[in-house]
Amino acid sequence: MVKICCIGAGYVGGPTMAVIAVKCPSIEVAVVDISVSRIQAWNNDVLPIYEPGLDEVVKQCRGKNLFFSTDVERHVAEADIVFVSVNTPTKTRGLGAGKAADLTYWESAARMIADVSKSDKIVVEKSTVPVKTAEAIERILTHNSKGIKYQILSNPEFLAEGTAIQDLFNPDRVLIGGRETSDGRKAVETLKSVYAHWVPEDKILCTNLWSAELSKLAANAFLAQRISSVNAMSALCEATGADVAQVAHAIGTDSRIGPKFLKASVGFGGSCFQKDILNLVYICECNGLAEVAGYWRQVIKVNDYQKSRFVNRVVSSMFNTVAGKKVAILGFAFKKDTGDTRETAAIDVCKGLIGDKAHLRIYDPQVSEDQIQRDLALNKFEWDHPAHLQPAAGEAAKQVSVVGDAYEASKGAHAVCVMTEWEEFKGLDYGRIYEGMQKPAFVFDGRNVVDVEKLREIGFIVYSIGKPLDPWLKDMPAVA
Ligand SMILES: NC(=O)C1=CN([C@@H]2O[C@H](COP(=O)(O)OP(=O)(O)OC[C@H]3O[C@@H](n4cnc5c(N)ncnc54)[C@H](O)[C@@H]3O)[C@@H](O)[C@H]2O)C=CC1
Ligand SMILES: O=C(O)[C@H]1O[C@H](OP(=O)(O)OP(=O)(O)OC[C@H]2O[C@@H](n3ccc(=O)[nH]c3=O)[C@H](O)[C@@H]2O)[C@H](O)[C@@H](O)[C@@H]1O
Repeated sequence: MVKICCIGAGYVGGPTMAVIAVKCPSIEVAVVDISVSRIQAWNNDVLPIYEPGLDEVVKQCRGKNLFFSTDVERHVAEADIVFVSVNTPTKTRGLGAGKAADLTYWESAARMIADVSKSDKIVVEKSTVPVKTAEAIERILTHNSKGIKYQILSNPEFLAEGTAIQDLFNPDRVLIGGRETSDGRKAVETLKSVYAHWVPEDKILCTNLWSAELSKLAANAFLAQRISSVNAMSALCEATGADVAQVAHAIGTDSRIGPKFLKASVGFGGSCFQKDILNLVYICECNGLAEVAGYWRQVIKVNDYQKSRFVNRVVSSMFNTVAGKKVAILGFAFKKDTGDTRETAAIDVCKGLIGDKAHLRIYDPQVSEDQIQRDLALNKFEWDHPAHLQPAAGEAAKQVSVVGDAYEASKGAHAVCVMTEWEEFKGLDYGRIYEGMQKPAFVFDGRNVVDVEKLREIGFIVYSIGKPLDPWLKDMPAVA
């Protein structure tokens, strides 16, 4: 029986390995992690991450050919194929701080593989890494090899959170990069045969190592660039009276542009877009490509601009101050259908409003109070380390309370800000919400989920990203 071990039981390692296990009953899959609490949760009824469809997949194969364990060394030693899906955060200190990828966790995983291995192995980069990482990993492994042969493959993951299971069941493509030697090609074929259990052959793309590594960074950069492009347009729409949804639809019907990923928002979040683009910027700079670096950096600058533009819009609309005012925050996750808050736009917006002394009442159907308080206390990039190695969160923000539903959040509030596009926010009884709020009552929709006309009829002053401005807001232009 082929044995697979995956180091890192996170958002990628857990779902990816569960799907391999369910699709390949003849393969034994062990997912290992240094975080005891995470492994305990994977072995329990309430999994450590919320992902639609994941529970069923895990239940089908856990204890049969899918195992979650903290016995990292034993499972690595026994495996034929070792996936590495550990954190690759942005460096916070030293050379390349604020841009370069921190490969501490990757390197320690590689050294451990070299220490415990007693048989030849295929080592698969599942984490998103800088181009040429495979070369560094190869050096660590071969310099400590004790005669054992390793083949390094790059097999980046393209799943999106909230749709991870459907993305894994039916991927647009699976990408495998390997050395162009006979051993390298053999290793690629071995990994290909795993995916071939359910992925059509023409969707399994094989490239050289560096193309695979770079394609992952490029894909995320292109996706994020589309959002910054439409968000840049949203600012121009507000200034001119155009409607960003209409503009996005009009350009998206051009088959060369396509309709997906053109939703204007308060800004993209998630653990990867910013980190991967910063990583790309750093690689460009290291290769003397300042113009290329500047081009991609602009994607992040526009994203930051979009978040601060939103905060400024809220404050300027409410007589240029939110000090002492109550603001309901609906949604904290970085997108719907996930409890993940890493780099969510809600963090920057909440910090901006707290900076102006607002009192926030936050509701998200999947994010706990503890998580929200931690997020608001941590410094930039600190969140992207294994949970038990993160700095203890500072004092909980006194101006923040976390509540159990949208009505409680908005009771007595001066304004409501929609930060995540949860379906339930579309169907709320806004008449009831209006009744319970201070007047004038404001709604600032960072996700274009509310029915602007209906809310204006109820009496709200409504701001919706990229939509023609409410007359009230026209008189109070926000300066970013
Ligand atoms: N979250 C996502 O949707 C996607 C993430 N990626 C990439 O996949 C990688 C992992 O991301 P996530 O799963 O989101 O991170 P995560 O933080 O959810 O999981 C990483 C896990 O690795 C564990 N870990 C770290 N060092 C370890 C070691 N030496 N031994 C054993 N376990 C160790 C941590 O405890 C943690 O549980 C990153 O490089 C990310 O850029 C790629 C595609 C999608
Ligand atoms: O490398 C990764 O981590 C993953 O990053 C993204 O997936 P994810 O971050 O989970 O979610 P997305 O659906 O891409 O959304 C990212 C952010 O962009 C925002 N977004 C997305 C689409 C859009 O049109 N507008 C928009 O503002 C979302 O609300 C969210 O905050 C990519 O879509 C995945 O292919 C990739 O594997």
